[in-house]
Amino acid sequence: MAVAISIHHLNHHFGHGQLQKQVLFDIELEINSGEIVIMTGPSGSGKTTLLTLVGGLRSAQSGSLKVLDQELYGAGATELTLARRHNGYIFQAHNLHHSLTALQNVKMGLELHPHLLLPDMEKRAAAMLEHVGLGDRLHSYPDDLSGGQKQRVAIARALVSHPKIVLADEPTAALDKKSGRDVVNLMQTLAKEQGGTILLVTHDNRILDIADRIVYMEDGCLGKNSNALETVG
Ligand SMILES: Nc1ncnc2c1ncn2[C@@H]1O[C@H](COP(=O)(O)OP(=O)(O)OP(=O)(O)O)[C@@H](O)[C@H]1O
Repeated sequence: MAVAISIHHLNHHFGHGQLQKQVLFDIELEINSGEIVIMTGPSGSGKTTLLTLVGGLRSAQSGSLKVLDQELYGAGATELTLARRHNGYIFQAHNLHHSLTALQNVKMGLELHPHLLLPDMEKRAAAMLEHVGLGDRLHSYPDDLSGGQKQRVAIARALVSHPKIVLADEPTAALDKKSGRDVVNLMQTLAKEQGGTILLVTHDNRILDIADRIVYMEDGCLGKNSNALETVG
């Protein structure tokens, strides 16, 4: 099976000189194409830092970090920007643009794909919103949507470009049990339909069953069994 994400000997530090602090230690992780991996662990253990490195949102400082066969260690700003085009990002609901409608927010997920003409973007964005059950809320603003609906808009925006890699950070944090379950089911279905790979950070034990594998981060180290298949559910 093809490997989508391959991480070896990855360390990460914040700050400089005496204030330098190491937050990731010798991370080893391989994720196959189409796999759904959940990363759990205590607050401050380094999960978001690792997710943002994989997403090309910060630069790798050492070791090797390959995403879709592209080495991101040593990659320049342009290469990182290009690498980000393969990714869909789902964070907590608040990162929708409040002055834009649901449709306009989802359309933004296609703006890095300039080969599409505007009417095609509109059509794809509307179809995606229909797919997540919001066909009747295309022109609603985020403030007029519930937490679960906002998160479904965020999922539609992340997945509208059919990204090969989906990175999600606490996607259910602001949601009640049913809405949380709905959004992860949706992510799982869409990612499987599109053949995408998901790396999802969560503290939410209620959604662990969607994972093909769970890895555990503690004090900047990934659990030794992180490469062993640990099937749940
Ligand atoms: N930009 C930054 N500058 C300095 N230190 C940072 C920065 N971002 C994170 N850290 C530190 O790195 C460590 C890991 O943080 P990170 O956000 O990756 O943890 P986390 O496991 O995602 O936590 P949480 O579950 O609370 O989101 C923490 O000690 C945090 O304070």
